[in-house]
Amino acid sequence: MTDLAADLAQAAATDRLLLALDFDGSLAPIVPVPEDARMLPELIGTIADLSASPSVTLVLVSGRAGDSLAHCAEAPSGTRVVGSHGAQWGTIETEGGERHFVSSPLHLSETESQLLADLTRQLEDIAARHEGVHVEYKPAASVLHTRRADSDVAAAAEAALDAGPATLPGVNVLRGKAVTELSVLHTNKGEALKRLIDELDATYAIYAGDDVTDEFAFAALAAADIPTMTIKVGEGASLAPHRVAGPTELAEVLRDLAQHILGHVSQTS
Ligand SMILES: O=P(O)(O)OC[C@H]1O[C@H](O[C@H]2O[C@H](CO)[C@@H](O)[C@H](O)[C@H]2O)[C@H](O)[C@@H](O)[C@@H]1O
Repeated sequence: MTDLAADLAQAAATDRLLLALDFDGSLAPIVPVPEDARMLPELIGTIADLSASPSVTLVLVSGRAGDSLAHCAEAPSGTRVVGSHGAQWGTIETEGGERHFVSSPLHLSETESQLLADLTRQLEDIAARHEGVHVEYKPAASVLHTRRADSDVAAAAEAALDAGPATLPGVNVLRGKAVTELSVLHTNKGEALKRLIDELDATYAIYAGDDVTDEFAFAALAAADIPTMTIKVGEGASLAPHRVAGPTELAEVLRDLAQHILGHVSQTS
């Protein structure tokens, strides 16, 4: 374990800080219906303060599709978003009080489109046969959700997925909390973090996340050639040296970071 306070102080003093944050389970508590997820209220002001800091680039790096993230995440207009596990790149923009995801459209080849149609049909068939299981649709993936199913039904649905659509050639299988995503693109959060560090010429990078797919990001930052800080949110094995119990505790860490940055600015100005 490294010292969290020392790492926060170092991050706050850097010139170009990449602050990359996962959404579900990290900024927003896990809920049964994905579209009901919302950022913790106490985070809204902190996220706005951090995103207004000249030395900080805030990026939400999520498994969610960009439009779903824009709907659920009360982030300031202009916030950068990497959605669909690195397949979508854009920003959240607010217009007429509504948040939208703005990006160039995702292009799929004919083969990828056909594969997406095939795997989606098979997932819909599995959902129809398993009570409480549903499908979420993304531009390059479809997702089987089992959170609302009894555990034996969930296990049977997952087994059907493993024996069926997960075996289709070209499918990228991403497992998370009561969710399995089948994507036709081979992206992950680790590749996204590497690209962000390069694009921003970041001098320090922070990433916080709660799920198995966040381990790609933790691994990428562990191998980066700049100082980094990674925070696992909640329980489970992780590569991240820091850990907090849940979104409430992550909100406290981010509030401390914002205070460090404000303090550093007032000392240097
Ligand atoms: O990378 P994230 O921002 O953490 O997104 C991961 C997945 O989040 C959503 O599913 C998870 O949260 C739901 C709402 O709390 C919950 O019902 C579900 O069981 C969780 O797996 C989202 O629906 C997925 O598309 C994301 O990949």
